[in-house]
Amino acid sequence: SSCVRRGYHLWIAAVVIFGPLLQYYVNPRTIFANHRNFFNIKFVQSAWGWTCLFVGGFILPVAYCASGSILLTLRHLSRLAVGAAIWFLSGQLFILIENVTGSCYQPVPDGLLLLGHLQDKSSCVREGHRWHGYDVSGHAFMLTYCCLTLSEEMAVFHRYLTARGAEAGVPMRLIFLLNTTLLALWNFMLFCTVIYFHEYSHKIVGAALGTLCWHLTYRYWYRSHWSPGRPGHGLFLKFPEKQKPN
Ligand SMILES: CCCCCCCCCCCCCCCC(=O)SCCNC(=O)CCNC(=O)[C@H](O)C(C)(C)COP(=O)(O)OP(=O)(O)OC[C@H]1O[C@@H](n2cnc3c(N)ncnc32)[C@H](O)[C@@H]1OP(=O)(O)O
Repeated sequence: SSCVRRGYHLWIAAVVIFGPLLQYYVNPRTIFANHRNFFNIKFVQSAWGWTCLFVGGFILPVAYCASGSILLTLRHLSRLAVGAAIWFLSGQLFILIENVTGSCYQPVPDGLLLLGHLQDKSSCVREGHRWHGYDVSGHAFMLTYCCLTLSEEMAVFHRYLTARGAEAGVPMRLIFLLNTTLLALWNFMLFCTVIYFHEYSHKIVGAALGTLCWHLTYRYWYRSHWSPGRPGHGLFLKFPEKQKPN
């Protein structure tokens, strides 16, 4: 599971870079090409909420059962609060980028009328006009960050089983299965995003920023002492990642 975790960002990059080529081979009239489809409305548009729920439901029992410490468990859960801040701040950044790079237009018979007095997307759209700016794909960003977060957090399960020295109970296996299912759904919805939506560069930039946020947290900040710590950190002291019990 650690080699999957280590290379998973390369898989995500390949999906986003080469996935759009699939648009020439798939049915363009599928329900998944419709932005009102059930999975987009009920899941992706609350993607971080669902990821928090499932990953939190995984971290809580693993961290508390392995350490018995409420504080250490909360410290591991605080990675979800960091992700919530990343979700919120990224949304604000993408709105800023779209406003700074855009202009407000009104279609007229012989072209487009530029409405210079409307300086941001919300006031432009509110008055019934069209805003054209650089619209970074929030879906590509969010789905990339959620996939990478799930892969990092779930990789701990292997060490949890080793430390336990026995099969996981039914509830734990169910929680792991739910997280695996959510990861599969996020992968599928990311494929739909890269095949059916957005301009190419908008998806690339969104996924690249999602990967950067994952790298800066899981591969950099979480390795430092003053941080929520990496998944599994301080939980399986009897079985450090290198050592395998005979
Ligand atoms: C030390 C002690 C500490 C203790 C510490 C304890 C901690 C204890 C735990 C804490 C835990 C924290 C708990 C926080 C809990 C929350 O954070 S709750 C927050 C929940 N909120 C969310 O999850 C929202 C996530 N979703 C979003 O932000 C947005 O929907 C998204 C995903 C970014 C997408 O936004 P968007 O503007 O639609 O994105 P965009 O990609 O530009 O889409 C453009 C169009 O393409 C369409 N499209 C793109 N891809 C697709 C697709 N695949 N299918 C269909 N349509 C698509 C879109 O639907 C959209 O069309 P319209 O709907 O606009 O017509």
